[in-house]
Amino acid sequence: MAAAANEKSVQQHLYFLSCGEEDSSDSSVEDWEPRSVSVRSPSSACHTPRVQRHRTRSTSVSPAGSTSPIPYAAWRKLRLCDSPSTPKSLLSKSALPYSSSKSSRCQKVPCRPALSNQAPSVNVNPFTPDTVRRKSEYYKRKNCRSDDDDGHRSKETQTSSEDESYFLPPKRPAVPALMLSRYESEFLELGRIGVGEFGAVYRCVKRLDGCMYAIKRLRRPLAGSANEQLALKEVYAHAVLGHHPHVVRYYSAWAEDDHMIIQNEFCDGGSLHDVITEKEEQGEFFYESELRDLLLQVSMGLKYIHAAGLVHLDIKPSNIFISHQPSSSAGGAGDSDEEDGHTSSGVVYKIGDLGHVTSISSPQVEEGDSRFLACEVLREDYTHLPKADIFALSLTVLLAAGAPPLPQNGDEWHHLRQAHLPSLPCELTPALKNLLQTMLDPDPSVRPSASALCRHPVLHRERAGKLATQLRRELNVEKFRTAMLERELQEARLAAVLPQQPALAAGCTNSQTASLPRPGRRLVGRHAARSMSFGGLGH
Ligand SMILES: Nc1ncnc2c1ncn2[C@@H]1O[C@H](COP(=O)(O)OP(=O)(O)OP(=O)(O)O)[C@@H](O)[C@H]1O
Ligand SMILES: [Mg+2]
Repeated sequence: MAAAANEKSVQQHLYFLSCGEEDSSDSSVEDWEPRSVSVRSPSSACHTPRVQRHRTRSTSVSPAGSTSPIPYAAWRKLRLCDSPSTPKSLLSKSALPYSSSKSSRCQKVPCRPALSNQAPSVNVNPFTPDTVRRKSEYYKRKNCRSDDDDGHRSKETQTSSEDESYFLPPKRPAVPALMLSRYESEFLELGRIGVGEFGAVYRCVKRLDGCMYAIKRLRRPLAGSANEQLALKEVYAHAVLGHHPHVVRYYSAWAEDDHMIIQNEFCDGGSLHDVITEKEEQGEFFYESELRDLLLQVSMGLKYIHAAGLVHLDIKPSNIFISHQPSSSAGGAGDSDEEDGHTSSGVVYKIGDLGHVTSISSPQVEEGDSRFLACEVLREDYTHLPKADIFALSLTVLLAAGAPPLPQNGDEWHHLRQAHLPSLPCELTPALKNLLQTMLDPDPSVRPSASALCRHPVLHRERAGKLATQLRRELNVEKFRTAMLERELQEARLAAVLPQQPALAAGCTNSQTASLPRPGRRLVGRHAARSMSFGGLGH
């Protein structure tokens, strides 16, 4: 056992070594080159043209692709983004010395053998629900198999070893991790889960902790300063925001082969856009209770983002991710705080893709998808920026309710911005309809804030119902207590009168004496607890 522990610590030590700053970039050029990921062109992606985004991006793309020189400062900043630190700490870290020369990197990395032969093994995290379940199944089968014949036994052995290598390539001895890219040495890629305008997202297991992550690799190289800023924006926003159950969690970011890589929480339910599309294909839509749940959960995420002085500016179904409970991914749905009482459905909605986030007080607005864009943002009026997120959230919920695809421009586009709701396949209750309409109001100051939405009675209907039942029950208890106290009071009054009656005093029996109040004894509320709270609202 000690030997096993020893082996584990050696293995972990090796993995920590592989996370070092130096090795993360040394072989980066070669590491990404063999990957022939076919990424859709921006025009083929399902996005509307984003005026500013398009402009900034197209001007900054390097014609030379990944071979173009990276500004020293940009490279230095990016390769140090390895933990959820504040930008300030990143800058202080950047004082560390290292080599940034590409030619020297190339010299350090001679011809490497094929990566597939080099990939180190993956640890299995014993605490993920998946592992726990597989283990218990394994032990169940192990118990059964003692009665079985040999043939069966060999089959079982095979299955259990299959279980153990569920994720995984064969275990191998330590590899020259310093020659691998950070991505290759730290993660095992299981597949591509999505392609967006800015890059591709891969589902990966981290070799060290055995947990699943979504790793986003930005498509375009960080060759120009505009691109650098855009790539950093998402990382800065994540790092400042910290953790919230309704915001996709960020773990780390770094640059490799001149591309930004961001390691995020993996959301096993995909995006809201995926779910809406799936439902549509089956002629289904979200029920009203599900819409209210969606609206409430995203409002909680927005409340958190806005309270941090930031705005998202790209709220839409493809940027809202879904986790189902229990989650086997790192920091899954269970890492909730006091607001996470709204997951009775087992679905947790999380706001992701923070590429457009900007500060409320000094905004640098890069417009998101024009289908979700509030009118005032188009007019460059940034005085109510958080309300632009509220506007986009209303349209997001309406799409989940079965609204037809949103217009990108034209009369229909303006019609929606006059708070005219699109036609829906199922009528919503007037209360929810009104709320969604107010969220689309042309005057942003009329739209409710995220914080007001979190408290809104329409979104707390079930909660309000439960509260009423609870209050009724408490009221009954209090009525009963009052009746008891009144009876005791009556008894006490009677007892106080009794000693003054001589006839009774002369002939009183022991039992009657015992019933008289003793000095220092409470007459009223004797049977009631002294420290009783009557405030039932907190339940
Ligand atoms: N954390 C995650 N968990 C699960 N799937 C994810 C995650 N992040 C991204 N994806 C998948 O990858 C797709 C693209 O991701 P993302 O939104 O980050 O990229 P993008 O380039 O900004 O795309 P877009 O322009 O559509 O917003 C998503 O639609 C989703 O299917
Ligand atoms: Mg996105």
